[in-house]
Amino acid sequence: MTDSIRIVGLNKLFSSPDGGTVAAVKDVNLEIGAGKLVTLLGPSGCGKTTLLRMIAGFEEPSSGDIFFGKKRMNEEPPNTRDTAMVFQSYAVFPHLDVFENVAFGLRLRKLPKAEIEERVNRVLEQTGLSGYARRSPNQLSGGQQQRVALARCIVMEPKVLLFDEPLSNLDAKLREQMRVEIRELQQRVGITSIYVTHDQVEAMSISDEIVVMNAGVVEQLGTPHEIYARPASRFVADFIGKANFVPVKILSGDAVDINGVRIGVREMPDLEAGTTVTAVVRPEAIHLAGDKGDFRGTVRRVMFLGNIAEYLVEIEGLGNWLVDSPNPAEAGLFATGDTVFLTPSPSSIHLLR
Ligand SMILES: Nc1ncnc2c1ncn2[C@@H]1O[C@H](COP(=O)(O)OP(=O)(O)OP(=O)(O)O)[C@@H](O)[C@H]1O
Repeated sequence: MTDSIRIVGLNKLFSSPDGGTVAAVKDVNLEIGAGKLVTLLGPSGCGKTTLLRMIAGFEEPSSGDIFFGKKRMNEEPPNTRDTAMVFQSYAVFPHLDVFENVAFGLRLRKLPKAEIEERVNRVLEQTGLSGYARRSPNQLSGGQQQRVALARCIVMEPKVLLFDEPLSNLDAKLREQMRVEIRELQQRVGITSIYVTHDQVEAMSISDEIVVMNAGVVEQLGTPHEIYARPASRFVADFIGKANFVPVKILSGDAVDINGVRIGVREMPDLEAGTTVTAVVRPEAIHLAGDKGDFRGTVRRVMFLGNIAEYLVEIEGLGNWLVDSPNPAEAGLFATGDTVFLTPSPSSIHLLR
């Protein structure tokens, strides 16, 4: 049976070479439901690996508690926590074939031969490796080797699966394919999983929930949609996707003033009229036209990316805005120097407190 995970007031201090201390993880509180896949996402050094290693038992917390289900795990050594970790290096045994790689942990546990055979074959089937059972790892592609590493974890039927940037050694196309596979497999086997990455698209595509971390602190926990549409901070808005940050004045009646133009907003936080706050306006939520719109600007840069055109538009009094226009092959492109008109969609303006 898989377990839920609860993390309460978790801290990790390391001593630094200059004699001081580094707070790698600061007062982290998290609840991860049984069977969910939650991603720890953040820039290099934000503490995600340290948090994962504390959950696995490789690192001891300075303070705080880790529970699997109702059981406190702090004093539990890694080998009895019933977790399995998929690393970025494939960690397969080169001298054993695929079947024996997957069977390895079960043989150590001295399970009956017939049970080993049955479990290994089932997992090879689940990971699409049935046809490769007798191949040696050096006859496999990087993606297939990573599948062997994953199969070796799943066959042990751990309570918790941990992924430490498992796809970072693969090329872009294969990474995309593997993240779909990992997600489908995780949902099929239903093991509570924690996945570490610094790749926001990867996090968005595989997670039930994302934990955005910055300098040891959890900035926001939410579904991919919540984090994108309602970022809790400027850091989150900037880290997940692209964003324009626009100073706005709150008006009465669910509207804001942007540079003298009244724009309706979908969600108005509890703020007094007259207050100035920062709004997040996503580039794809701005309509660009040649004749009319809310703001007049001048195209300063054009990038044709196939599915979208990405523009940098200078608006008088508001600075440069990023604007993504869909289907440019059909719609045609504006050129550098063109005068354009921008209309942000009211439903996509998110106000930061
Ligand atoms: N053993 C250690 N001793 C001292 N400082 C450490 C140790 N391990 C990590 N740190 C520091 O703790 C902070 C968090 O590191 P951590 O490896 O958890 O970050 P990360 O988000 O996983 O980064 P990356 O994506 O680069 O792996 C960093 O400032 C790092 O330098």
